[in-house]
Amino acid sequence: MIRSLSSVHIACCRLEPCVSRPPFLSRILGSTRNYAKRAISRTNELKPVTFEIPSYTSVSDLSNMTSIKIEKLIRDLTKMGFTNVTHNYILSREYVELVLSSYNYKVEDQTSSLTPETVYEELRSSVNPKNLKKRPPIVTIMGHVDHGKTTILDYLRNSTIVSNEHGGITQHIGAFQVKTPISKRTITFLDTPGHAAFLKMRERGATITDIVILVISAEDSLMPQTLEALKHARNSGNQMVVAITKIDRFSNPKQREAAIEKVNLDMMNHEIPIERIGGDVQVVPISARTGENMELLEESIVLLSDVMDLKAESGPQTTLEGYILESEMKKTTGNVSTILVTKGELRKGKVLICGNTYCKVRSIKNENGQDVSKATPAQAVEITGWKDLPGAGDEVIEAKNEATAKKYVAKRLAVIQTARESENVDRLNEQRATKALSKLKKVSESGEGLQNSENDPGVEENGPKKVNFIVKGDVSGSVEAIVESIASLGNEEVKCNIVTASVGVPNENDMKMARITGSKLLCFNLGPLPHEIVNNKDEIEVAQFNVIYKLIEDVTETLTDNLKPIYETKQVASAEIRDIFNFSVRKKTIKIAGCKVLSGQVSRNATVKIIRGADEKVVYDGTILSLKQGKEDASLVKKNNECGITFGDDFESYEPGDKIVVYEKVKVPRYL
Ligand SMILES: Nc1nc2c(ncn2[C@@H]2O[C@H](COP(=O)(O)OP(=O)(O)OP(=O)(O)O)[C@@H](O)[C@H]2O)c(=O)[nH]1
Repeated sequence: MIRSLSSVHIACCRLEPCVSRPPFLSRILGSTRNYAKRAISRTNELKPVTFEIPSYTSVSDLSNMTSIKIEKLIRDLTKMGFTNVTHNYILSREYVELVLSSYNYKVEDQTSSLTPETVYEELRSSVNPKNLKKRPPIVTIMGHVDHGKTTILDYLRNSTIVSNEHGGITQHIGAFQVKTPISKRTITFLDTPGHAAFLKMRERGATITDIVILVISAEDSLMPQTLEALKHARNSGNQMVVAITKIDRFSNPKQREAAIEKVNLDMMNHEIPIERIGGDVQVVPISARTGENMELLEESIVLLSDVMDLKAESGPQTTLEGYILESEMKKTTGNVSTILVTKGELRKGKVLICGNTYCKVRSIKNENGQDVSKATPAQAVEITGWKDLPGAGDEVIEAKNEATAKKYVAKRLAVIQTARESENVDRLNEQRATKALSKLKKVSESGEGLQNSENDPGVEENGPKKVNFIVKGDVSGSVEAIVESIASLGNEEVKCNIVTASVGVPNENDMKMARITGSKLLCFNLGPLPHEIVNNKDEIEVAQFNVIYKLIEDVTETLTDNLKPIYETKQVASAEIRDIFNFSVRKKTIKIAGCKVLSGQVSRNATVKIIRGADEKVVYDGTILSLKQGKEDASLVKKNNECGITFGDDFESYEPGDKIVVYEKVKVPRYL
């Protein structure tokens, strides 16, 4: 696509959802757009772009590519809204394209609007209303701890989960279907946990459900987690049925009625639109222990689902969609997950994608552990065949075949890496800006001149020095293991900073990123690397490993090398000034200290201190300028010999009796 004025605008709008940006960057995009628009409207003659636009470009590289003077470029970028721009400020391709547009370049659209969430969108099949069929409602039971969620599910499944469960707390999201006793209709129940620690999982449960059964104990009425569940149900737009539980605890009918009335009043106080006040929320008092009114509860759900007119496309031709409810690695079967089908028909041999992994479905089991040939919308089944474990709550979509799945997973990984790189670049620009500002502040306070300090991208003014690494590995498992092992290495002075971590042989982008950020490339299990990577012209350090602990050792060593050196002084010789001689050289009188070496060997250019008196006051700290034995220049004078010494910095204020201590600075080994 060739950009014109309107297409620039479209592209800009498209850019924003791509990666999450700090607000200041969004502001920049806004003003860059306007600037680009103004520039383009000035003339219609567009220049061709004769160079490749890399993913990331420094301002000085852009200046070289375009022959626009760097000062002008910095000035114009600042006008556009970029702040603290310097020659090494990094621009992502999308910004470079916008900047080029503002200089009347004809920019081919190279940027991508894909996000990790939208990569698989094009795999979806469009809805065909003819294929829509009625489907069972998906129901979640929510409520306060111990109000009876598991007992209801237990009753419905007619199993003994309550008595088997450790501590009586449901620890996972399971799912099962029941046939209602009267209308013989199917309902899918998601078994969501009731403990506060599993709030996160419960949120997931709520988003894929149609109906929430809000469980309220007749003994306790509304409790904190009841209100929380209510909030979630409202936020996710679920329909609701209230089950007032444990009514069998009240043998006295009057007390029972009073308890139910209290729950009703409390619900009205919390603005729950129950039927009694003209709302649509049905309230069913039940006992899951005796089974009283349980049929009524089930039929209330069926009634509500009919009103909701729940439908989904099914059939083998429809692209399958669904959600992962839970996922685990089993010793016997490998990676196993429970999938809730929301569209299409799940069958053995189908290929599914989820997150960064995919699956060729090897087996399908229902909630009773029986093999089944297929699963249809609103049915949850356990499947095997995943390459890696998919994440609970993640969306699943069908791919035509394994090759398509691999292609799309690779595409997603690339999008994630680009987003990460972009975030890192933003962070780096910000770090540099902060550093430059604090440097400026210090300079203005001290009145000294500003020195260039921009060759040290990893250093921060405050906090530990960040040493940058880019991790490349053979498979995602090893990359994750490496990141986990090295991410926390360092101490309060120096810290490991992983700029990016991804699978595969380093590519042009990685090298560019390493150059910009001064990173060392850590390659794991990648086999022999191409010559142009190992002997790259930018002198990027590329280290290769096939044993993780060697890699960890190397990172530790690199971090150690970055610790500030500490030196110890070590005395190597001593001498005493015995006499002072004056010599005239070209009408100038110079002093020579006549000394005797007391210990060690005194050498020319040695570092010395001159110490005076009993309190050992240091009167000079510098170097020996000349060393003579007799009239001859000497490079070394040994113990018990006499010699003549002059000192650096024209120091001549010594006195007979002063001690000369010859010393060396020895680097102290440092460890993390
Ligand atoms: N009498 C009576 N006891 C009930 C009823 N429902 C639940 N209980 C009891 O109340 C206790 C808690 O019930 P659970 O079903 O585990 O409650 P929960 O809400 O699933 O609890 P968490 O999983 O911890 O959130 C158990 O001892 C149940 O036997 C009921 O209708 N009548």
